[in-house]
Amino acid sequence: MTEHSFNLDDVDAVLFDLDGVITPTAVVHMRAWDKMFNEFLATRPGQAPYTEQDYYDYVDGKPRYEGVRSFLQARGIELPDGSPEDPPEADTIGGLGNRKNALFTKVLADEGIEAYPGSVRYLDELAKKGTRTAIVSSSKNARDVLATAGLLDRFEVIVDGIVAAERGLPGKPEPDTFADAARQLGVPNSRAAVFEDAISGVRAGRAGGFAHVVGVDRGAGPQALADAGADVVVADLAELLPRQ
Ligand SMILES: O=P(O)(O)OC[C@H]1O[C@@H](O)[C@H](O)[C@@H](O)[C@@H]1O
Repeated sequence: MTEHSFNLDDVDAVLFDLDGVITPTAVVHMRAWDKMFNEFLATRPGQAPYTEQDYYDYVDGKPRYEGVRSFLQARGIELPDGSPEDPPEADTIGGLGNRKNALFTKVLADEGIEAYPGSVRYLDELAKKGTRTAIVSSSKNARDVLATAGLLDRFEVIVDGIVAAERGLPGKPEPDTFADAARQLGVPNSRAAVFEDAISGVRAGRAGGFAHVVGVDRGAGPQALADAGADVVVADLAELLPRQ
């Protein structure tokens, strides 16, 4: 990877996305979306299959029902909103989101999840330096994922999909969830860095005027992350550790 200018001395806090940045759960989400959307599309004649690119373009990083809505809109499919309480069988935005969530939570419970080793080493480095940390995730499963990976106590603040819904904060690509985490930490946006693997999340970091937006390339592509506003792109957080 190229040399970059990100220096931890420039910031007092790091605001991390979770899925795909700290834990490899982006892949679990991707597979669950793939199965749900492809089974759904199979019932709709004339629709091409849902692809990995569809995930990156319409679903990645967004809150659950916004991901459903965004993809269906791209395919010109109209479904009633229904509600988050809809059963998974319902052909509504709520039902489809919950159908995917049942698949995600089953894999998490059956297989568990381990954090990226480079991310854990980076968290160790931040703890050593006294840099404050928060998780800012669109996912309502963020706390379960962190607990399963044994990392719940590593973050001072967690703004997840549940907190965002309770507070009425708009999801990524809007910057509000990141700004809320910085505010809770008492750190101005100009002294906080955002770490993101999703285009929607990088856009949120850029829109919020944060000190740095670090793009973590787990599949979105370095150019796409840079184009969305990442000022540094790495393939793994270990690249940002000081040279021994
Ligand atoms: O459905 P959940 O667990 O609340 O998660 C919503 C979204 O959370 C994001 O972190 C993931 O990148 C998306 O893939 C996921 O769809």
